[in-house]
Amino acid sequence: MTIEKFKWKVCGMRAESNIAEVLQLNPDYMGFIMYPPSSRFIEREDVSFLQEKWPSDIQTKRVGVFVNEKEEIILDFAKKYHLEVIQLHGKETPELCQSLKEKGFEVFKVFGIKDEFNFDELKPYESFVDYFLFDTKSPQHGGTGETFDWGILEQYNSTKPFLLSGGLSLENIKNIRKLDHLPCKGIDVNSKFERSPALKDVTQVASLAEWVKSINDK
Ligand SMILES: O=C(O)c1ccccc1N[C@@H]1O[C@H](COP(=O)(O)O)[C@@H](O)[C@H]1O
Repeated sequence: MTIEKFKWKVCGMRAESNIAEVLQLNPDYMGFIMYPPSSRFIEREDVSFLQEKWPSDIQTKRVGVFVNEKEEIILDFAKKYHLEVIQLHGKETPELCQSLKEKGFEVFKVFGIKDEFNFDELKPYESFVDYFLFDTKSPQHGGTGETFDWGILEQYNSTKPFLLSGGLSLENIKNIRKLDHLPCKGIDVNSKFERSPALKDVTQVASLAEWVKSINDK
């Protein structure tokens, strides 16, 4: 029997040297914001690392984060930047998830949670996503550093694994054990691990890598 590893994703990367340093820590996923209004939007001049210099011996998968983007644009970015995973952070349809899945991408569909959430909304997506990802609902769609009340996840009524995000920090992830009875299979970190938008604090990310290792070694 294979025991599934608890996964971790570092999102909102941009600078080449910072990407290289974080990659040394072997996150399962690294995310790049492909949503122009975000302060972490990946600029064209920053992406050569993603294109030609991505180390061939690294397991980390490249995730493109999109918000209400047209499929043709997603496919264009995916091709250009060698994305393996598409994270859909807006009001995307199950049909778009299906189409991307059929093209061979891993798909993360994000749902924002504020005070309440109707988990029945997830049903039409279940067959076409690899993970649901729960984030804090916001007009910016993500990257706010704000947490939501994880107690709402007690109403989760699916067996599909999910990832948790929204203001995760070295402090609050300690409480994640409270979700052990749910199929929470990993975390996605972003602004609480930053020195400035898109620039990750490598010392903090290294502490996170240690924490994930401790979970997986148990
Ligand atoms: O990071 C952004 O700027 C961003 C913009 C638009 C959609 C998603 C974005 N990031 C994602 O937001 C969550 C949570 O981030 P945080 O920890 O609260 O800062 C994370 O999944 C990022 O992938």
